Amino acid sequence: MMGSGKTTVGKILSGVLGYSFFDCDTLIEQSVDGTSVAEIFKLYGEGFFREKETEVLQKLSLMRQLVVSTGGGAVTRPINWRYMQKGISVWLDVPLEALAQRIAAVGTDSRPLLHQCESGDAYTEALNRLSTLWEERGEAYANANARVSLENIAVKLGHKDVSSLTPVTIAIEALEQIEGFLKEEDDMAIAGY
Ligand SMILES: Nc1ncnc2c1ncn2[C@@H]1O[C@H](COP(=O)(O)OP(=O)(O)O)[C@@H](O)[C@H]1O
Ligand SMILES: O=C(O)C1=C[C@@H](OP(=O)(O)O)[C@@H](O)[C@H](O)C1
Ligand SMILES: [Mg+2]
Repeated sequence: MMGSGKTTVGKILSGVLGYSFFDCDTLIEQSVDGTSVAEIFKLYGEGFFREKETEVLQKLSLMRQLVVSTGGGAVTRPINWRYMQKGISVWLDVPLEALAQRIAAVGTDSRPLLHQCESGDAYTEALNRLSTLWEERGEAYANANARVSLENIAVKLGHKDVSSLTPVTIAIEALEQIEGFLKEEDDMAIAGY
């Protein structure tokens, strides 16, 4: 979901793995002459943005040894999964309240789907919009190969809540979940599935 830390954690993972790093939103912006995501939505609409997103994922799916941070909406188009399945997909599962806190702190300028139009409290507005998006697409995130649940990490490490978990801690958990997924794949192959 938006604000879950895909861009932040993805960069850390690429450094640890010695892989290249690509952020889909940045590549989309470059493909539209440096136009920002917010401007793309305003000028050409969400449908155009989604087309560009799929084109970018298709190109990335042909590459090797890279970490890709997608946008939170990449899960909504089945064709995108065809491309994402060329690699290992990781879902950063962050409670909506924590997402809303982060979004309220950084503002919604670069996230047009959360753009604040009312003059109300930024946290409440972000939480309402995120909740609507979650209802529409929450299930789609479960298609990912590995899930990194911040709530589970907090319990495991004895943290009171998820807000004290650093991006590095989350990246380490992502690597553990990826390892678990690869092991399961190996076990299935050995068992003849
Ligand atoms: N573990 C974390 N704890 C606190 N803030 C975080 C954490 N990970 C990311 N952030 C902050 O949350 C915001 C959204 O992170 P970002 O990586 O851009 O998310 P995404 O790419 O999933 O939308 C950024 O301001 C980032 O600095
Ligand atoms: O969830 C979404 O639909 C979107 C997420 C954004 O990326 P982040 O998830 O990196 O914020 C960006 O692609 C666009 O604003 C739409
Ligand atoms: Mg991002």
